[in-house]
Amino acid sequence: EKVEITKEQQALMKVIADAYNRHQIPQDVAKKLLQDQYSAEENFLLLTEMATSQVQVLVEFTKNIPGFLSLNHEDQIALLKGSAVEAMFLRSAQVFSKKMPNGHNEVLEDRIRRSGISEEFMTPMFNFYKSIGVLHMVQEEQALLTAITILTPDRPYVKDQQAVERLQEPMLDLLRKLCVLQHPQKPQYFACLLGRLTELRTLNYYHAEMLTSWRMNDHKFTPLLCEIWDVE
Ligand SMILES: CC(C)c1onc(-c2c(Cl)cccc2Cl)c1COc1ccc(-c2ccc3[nH]c(C(=O)O)cc3c2)cc1
Repeated sequence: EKVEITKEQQALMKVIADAYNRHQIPQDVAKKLLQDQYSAEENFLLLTEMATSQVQVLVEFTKNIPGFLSLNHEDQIALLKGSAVEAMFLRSAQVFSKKMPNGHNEVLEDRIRRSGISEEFMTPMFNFYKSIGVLHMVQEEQALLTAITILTPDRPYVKDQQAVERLQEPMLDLLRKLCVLQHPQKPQYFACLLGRLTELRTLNYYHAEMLTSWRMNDHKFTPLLCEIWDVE
């Protein structure tokens, strides 16, 4: 049947896409990826700075999601803590697959590979990056998918799951329509995107292990990361 995006869905899309484009990590922080120190220690510190900057950006983006600030305050925190790693995988995946200035293509991959992460976590992580890259998502899809990830009702400690579902559902409906309109030749595209969200959840477990092994090697995180990841 003919898929139509309603006026209010267009308004929702604009709010989410503008917030996503407005809140990016500062270019001077992003450019640090291109500087040439490559020791494991320096890479870890740089990735820590990127993650801290990314969390700040994520909080600002989340505050722009219609209805988020009217949720119960503890639930707002539970949603941010529960989705931070997944949202950062989604965001860093956009950079991962983006063609960087020549000679810098695998810069993020190289730094992640040389930052004290053990081999067993590299495979699932880079498989995810590749599986996102091949989708060639447009900005609006990336923005909606990030908002949908943040508005996942069954995160730990969320009390009013229905209230979160009521915010997530319109986003899912809008993304479904967008996929049909943007990728008419790929009827399974929407299902594919939702499949990535499932793959993202498994990465949470690998990430928790990564944090533990970093801490065992006495790596330090910033106060913001300690708060969002409940470490130290
Ligand atoms: C604390 C650090 C070591 C860390 O722990 N886990 C992860 C970690 C890891 Cl590796 C993988 C996935 C998720 C996490 Cl959360 C990280 C590093 O996290 C990030 C690394 C890079 C970026 C990032 C995001 C957006 C960007 N834009 C640009 C740009 O050039 O515009 C560069 C860039 C980098 C975000 C998080």
